[in-house]
Amino acid sequence: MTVRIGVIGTGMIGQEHIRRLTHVITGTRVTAVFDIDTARAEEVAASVGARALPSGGEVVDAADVDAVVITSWGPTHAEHVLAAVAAGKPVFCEKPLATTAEDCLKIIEAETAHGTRLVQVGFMRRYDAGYREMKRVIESGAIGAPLIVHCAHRNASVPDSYTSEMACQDTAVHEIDVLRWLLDDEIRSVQVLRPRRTRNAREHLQDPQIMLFETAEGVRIDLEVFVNCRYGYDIQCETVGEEGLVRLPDPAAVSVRGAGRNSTAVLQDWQGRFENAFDTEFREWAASVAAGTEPTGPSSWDGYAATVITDALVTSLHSGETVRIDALATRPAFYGGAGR
Ligand SMILES: NC(=O)c1ccc[n+]([C@@H]2O[C@H](COP(=O)([O-])OP(=O)(O)OC[C@H]3O[C@@H](n4cnc5c(N)ncnc54)[C@H](O)[C@@H]3O)[C@@H](O)[C@H]2O)c1
Ligand SMILES: O[C@H]1[C@H](O)[C@@H](O)[C@H](O)[C@@H](O)[C@H]1O
Repeated sequence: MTVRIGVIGTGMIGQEHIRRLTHVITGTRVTAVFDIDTARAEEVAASVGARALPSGGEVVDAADVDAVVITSWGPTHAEHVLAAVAAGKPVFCEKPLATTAEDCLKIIEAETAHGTRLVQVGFMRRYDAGYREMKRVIESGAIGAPLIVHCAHRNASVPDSYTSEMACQDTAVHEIDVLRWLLDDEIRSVQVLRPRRTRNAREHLQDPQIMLFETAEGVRIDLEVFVNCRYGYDIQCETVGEEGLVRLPDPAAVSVRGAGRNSTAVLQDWQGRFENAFDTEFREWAASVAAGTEPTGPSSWDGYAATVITDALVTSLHSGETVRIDALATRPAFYGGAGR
């Protein structure tokens, strides 16, 4: 069966996913798109033989759309996700699920009332081979109980429009999701520290930032977010356990000897670093849609948890204080165990 997909939002990552669904994943086809930028939507639609429709609602309701992908701006996600849930269609929504915890809760309520899971959120790190192996090692018991996790999330540079809050909402959000999943544990408190600022950041931007987390099981996590590190795109994660540690591998790269040096290149952007993860994410999601089964990836609850935790980080960024998180204490049975 070919899964026919409608895409809402044909900007940068929307076009990436449309390319992926057209040329990389087998058994999927994009049949309809919508973007408030009509010219862009028409151009993208024409390139894959799809129709550009006049609204998101018409994409959701189209007879030749089996499932919906949402890649518009974050504040517009909730409206489109709620429309897809109301139509009973599976929906893949890029992060964030919604920009307010209140809107995330509305989605949870609508999905729960529907009775089966329809929503998957685009936290692609859960599909990265390195993180998957790390989770397997932790679950095997080979390093004993996890005690401490050290992480770094570095971008070479960011646009001038990037704000200090985005370090929490746009950047650290990936670690928040992947750590909840890796540890099968919930974050209970956060604190943001402000180290000396790099001279390479714009005046308005606190860069780097150090974020500290404590989980319900007492695991302590430190995360360095440094988005003007200059040298490349660098994702590090090391989990220290009672009997050993497990570290995320660097992406495979050849070593080059020449001019008196032995060197390996550092990737420059997230597209290259997580390309395989995005492919696997869509392959598994499309397979669940084709089989008519619930998606197994990040759920609406995970989207809600990420928003609650990034809100707490932003509060701490401004106050410097530790912020407790109590809203995640009672996870609905509908969404299974923590980090699943
Ligand atoms: N998983 C990841 O690592 C990752 C990476 C990049 C972006 N994202 C997420 O993907 C989303 C899109 O990001 P982007 O970089 O492609 O942005 P973008 O600005 O390039 O594209 C967004 C598109 O949405 C369109 N749009 C805005 N409002 C709309 C509406 N109401 N209905 C339909 N279309 C609308 C805009 O015209 C634009 O074409 C964001 O939520 C972002 O956080 C996720
Ligand atoms: O939107 C991007 C993207 O999510 C990247 O994975 C992250 O490294 C960047 O910091 C963020 O701005």
